[in-house]
Amino acid sequence: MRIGIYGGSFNPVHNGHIHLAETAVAEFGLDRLYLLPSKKSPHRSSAEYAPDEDRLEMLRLASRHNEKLFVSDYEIKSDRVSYTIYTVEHFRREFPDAELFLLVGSDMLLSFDTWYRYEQILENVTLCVVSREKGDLPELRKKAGELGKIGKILVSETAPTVVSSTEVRKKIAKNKDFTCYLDENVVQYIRLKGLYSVRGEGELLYNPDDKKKYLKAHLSAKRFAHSMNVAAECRKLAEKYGEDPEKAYFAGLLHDICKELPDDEQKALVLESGYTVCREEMETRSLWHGIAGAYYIKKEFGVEDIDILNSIRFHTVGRAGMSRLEEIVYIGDLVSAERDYKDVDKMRKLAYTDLNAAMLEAFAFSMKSVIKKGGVIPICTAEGYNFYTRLIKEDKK
Ligand SMILES: Nc1ncnc2c1ncn2[C@@H]1O[C@H](COP(=O)(O)OP(=O)(O)O)[C@@H](O)[C@H]1O
Repeated sequence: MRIGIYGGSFNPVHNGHIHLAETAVAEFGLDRLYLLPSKKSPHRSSAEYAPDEDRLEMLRLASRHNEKLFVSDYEIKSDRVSYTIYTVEHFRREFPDAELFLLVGSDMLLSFDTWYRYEQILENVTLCVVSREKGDLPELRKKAGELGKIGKILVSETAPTVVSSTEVRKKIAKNKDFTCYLDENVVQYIRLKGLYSVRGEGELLYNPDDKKKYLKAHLSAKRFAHSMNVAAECRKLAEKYGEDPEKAYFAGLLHDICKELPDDEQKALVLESGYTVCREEMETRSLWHGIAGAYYIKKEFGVEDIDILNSIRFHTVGRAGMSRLEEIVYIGDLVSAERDYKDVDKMRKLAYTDLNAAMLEAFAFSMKSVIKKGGVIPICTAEGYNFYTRLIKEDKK
């Protein structure tokens, strides 16, 4: 049996990926080809990196026409770093008698000898390469010649399908047509789930105008002004840090939507939400509104974007590995225009110069004020503090 292995971020899967897969199946006579999306790092925002389950689902949709293509969640479910050699070893165990083929695009062949334990990979597989760019074949043949001394390399002569996931995401971000690069069901899936901050035909996915009316009618003047300021601050931070500004505006606007609800109503929403809530959050009534707010906008306004929901859910307590949008709402809430606590100017400056340092400072500030009041620290807050402490230490190395 001839088994192919094809890994990538598939963020999202596009026609170039499927072209490579189908070319390899046909040209190299594969019986099965496994497509394996790699794990999302917790620090990447979902505007730039779709969640693991969504990338898996898009791959299933895009490969459904070809019965030789299979989608594997092996790398996503594994608790180890996704090194290709581990995946190859896994397939070797699964199919001890099969001949294994590892598929890569041209860019990957050219950097292949920098991969972790690449020689061992070549002992176990035949490396199959398909061109990505017009005119890259001579370079590929040369590299294949060099690596051919260690292992077996096959280079397809098929013309490339020139497209990259980065280009697709850029088109989506600029609200330009991206549908020609993807399977039609993948396009539909992206729209349905609001992935990569996709918008409707020239429309904002989440329109803030009717939400402003709602907030004005339901919040005190002071809270409404704060919400508007946080929204504006989040938009600015998003522009600075490459997040979708309108999405950040929307999340910032709604972060305190439940803050002025009576305690019993907030608590009822928290209990109904199904979110995992720690004991410390349950014990502290000022922490209920974030959880209640996320659930409320999902239930009442149909907001499905998990990143928006999480940025509201965690805007007071924070957590480890926050997405960029979560960080923006967390910090935006602390440095909005009307804030006037002692070190606010220092915090504002930090927010726009070093987001990780601002996050650490904010966690420390929040924990100190809880301790001063004799409160308890939610576990996710302590984890958040530790996370940014380690992140900054590692950055300095
Ligand atoms: N248009 C394409 N044609 C051929 N191979 C491709 C193409 N796009 C990506 N690949 C290959 O697919 C694998 C996974 O790439 P991935 O990182 O998911 O995509 P992208 O480079 O588009 O972001 C890599 O080996 C890459 O070289």
